[in-house]
Amino acid sequence: MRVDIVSIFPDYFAPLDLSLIGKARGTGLLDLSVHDLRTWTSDVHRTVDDTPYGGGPGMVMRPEPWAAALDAVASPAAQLIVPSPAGRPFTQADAHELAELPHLIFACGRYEGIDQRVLDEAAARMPVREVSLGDYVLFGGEVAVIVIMEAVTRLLPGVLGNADSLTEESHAAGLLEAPVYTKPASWRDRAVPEVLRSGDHGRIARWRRTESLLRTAARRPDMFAAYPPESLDKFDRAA
Ligand SMILES: Nc1ncccc1[N+](=O)[O-]
Repeated sequence: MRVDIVSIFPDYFAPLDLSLIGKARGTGLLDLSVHDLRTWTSDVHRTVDDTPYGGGPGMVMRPEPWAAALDAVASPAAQLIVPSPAGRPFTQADAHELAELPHLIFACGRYEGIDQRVLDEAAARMPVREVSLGDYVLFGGEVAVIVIMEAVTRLLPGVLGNADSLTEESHAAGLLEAPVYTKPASWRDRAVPEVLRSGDHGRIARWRRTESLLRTAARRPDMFAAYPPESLDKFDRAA
């Protein structure tokens, strides 16, 4: 997978040199390039923003540098991802979709955002997705891109040593993950649930599913409501 990130703060992406993403870059699973938007400015002050038409606070990112940057990094297979508080909620399903794509371009907006014409013009030649990570406002898109890059890269074949962990995790099956335990069996007078030490894999699987359902019902009624009803007939605490 090829990824191009365009930002006025390219140094924000140093974390993408670390850990499993850094390893994916080293092994060629991920071809990641980070670009400074100011590369595509032409004035001596390397200006990327200006005052908003219609007035209002803050500054808006000018179209010309963005258009030149997108022209420079685009490819016929590219899709443009723009993190924004005004975007559609980003979900695990989106992460799976993006992980299948050959080329992602991330545009990191700052200030009050990017001139809308940049997204409209880009949409005439490639798919454009404005995505939101949550109902809060960050300084810009950079941190959101790091989050999305983690969510997507870990799904790439060969990045996670144990691909099995992708099936059990929260949101994989539309439920939250069951609680996890490790040694010691008793710690500060708190014992690990006996079923998990029973060796009875059927009971363990049922216990985990029940805990997932209970946890989802308690913490994410929205997810629980969307969970296929036919799956609930197995809802049984007879673990
Ligand atoms: N919430 C956000 N705030 C600023 C930029 C991007 C954002 N997001 O969620 O992708």
